[in-house]
Amino acid sequence: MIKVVVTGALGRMGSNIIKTILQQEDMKLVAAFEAPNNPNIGKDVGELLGLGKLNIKLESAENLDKVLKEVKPDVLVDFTIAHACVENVKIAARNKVKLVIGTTGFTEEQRKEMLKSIEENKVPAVISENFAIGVNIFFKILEILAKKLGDYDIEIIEIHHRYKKDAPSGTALKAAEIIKSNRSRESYFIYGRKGLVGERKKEEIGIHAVRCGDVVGEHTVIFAGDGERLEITHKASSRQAFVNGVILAIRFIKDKEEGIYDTFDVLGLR
Ligand SMILES: NC(=O)C1=CN([C@@H]2O[C@H](COP(=O)(O)OP(=O)(O)OC[C@H]3O[C@@H](n4cnc5c(N)ncnc54)[C@H](O)[C@@H]3O)[C@@H](O)[C@H]2O)C=CC1
Ligand SMILES: O=C(O)C1=N[C@H](C(=O)O)C[C@H](O)C1
Repeated sequence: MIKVVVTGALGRMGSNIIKTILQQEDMKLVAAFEAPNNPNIGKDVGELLGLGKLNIKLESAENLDKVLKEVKPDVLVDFTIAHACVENVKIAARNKVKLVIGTTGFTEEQRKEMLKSIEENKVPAVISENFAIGVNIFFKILEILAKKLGDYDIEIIEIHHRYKKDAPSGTALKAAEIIKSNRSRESYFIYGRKGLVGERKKEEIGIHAVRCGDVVGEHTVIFAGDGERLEITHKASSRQAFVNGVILAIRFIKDKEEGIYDTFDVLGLR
């Protein structure tokens, strides 16, 4: 039985991850954490999620270290917010808990700090901007398109729900990095355009973030040449697409001793 804890338990992702963990025969939820100021701390997690009593009370992230020592989980899954994720990861890594990290929006400093604690404590971690299987295939296709159409004008457009806090999305940034490293010409990123920006440069990769309604997540990359345009789009219509990848990542990481992995490793796409 894989003992799992979830940080960000009442969030859009965390709540769905918990529901799905509870349906797995080989997994057991042993604790769930929320931000210290959450008014539901101390209440039963099952009742909070409309699942009936689970006898697991929602813990404050302030008690993460203490509770991890008590429940000794195999894996911690974090879908919170960048600054909170870094702190949660540092505590989990010190406690030798394996990690599945889906949070996005890290600054360079935050990412470095998080990776340092994972490496110093020699714990294994899956870190991915997008756990959906389709998005990872989309990334693989981008590797090919960037090689074949590297001379075309490339623009990335992402659309997400009105509650998303970080922009551009982690997925859009990852797509941009994949294109940049597979394109034969030098590239740099332009975030939106405004004012008298002049003619488009061949080196530009445009990145545009749209926030509206309840869109779960949509990413389009445009490759435009003279007389033609190729567009590739991934649309997530349910968060279950991400959650399914998270479940695979939990099973993948439980057998690893150390190292940093992503969803290409989990899905065998490397
Ligand atoms: N990698 C992937 O496949 C995906 C990544 N995400 C990312 O996951 C993150 C969360 O997304 P959502 O669930 O939509 O956000 P959300 O805002 O619904 O959930 C985040 C939860 O974390 C809680 N939280 C804040 N600080 C905390 C702390 N110190 N300890 C424990 N919990 C804490 C919040 O109270 C909130 O309930 C975002 O960064 C988002 O971009 C979202 C969907 C898929
Ligand atoms: O916040 C979200 O909702 C999502 N965030 C991830 C990202 O930033 O790429 C993945 C997905 O698109 C949903």
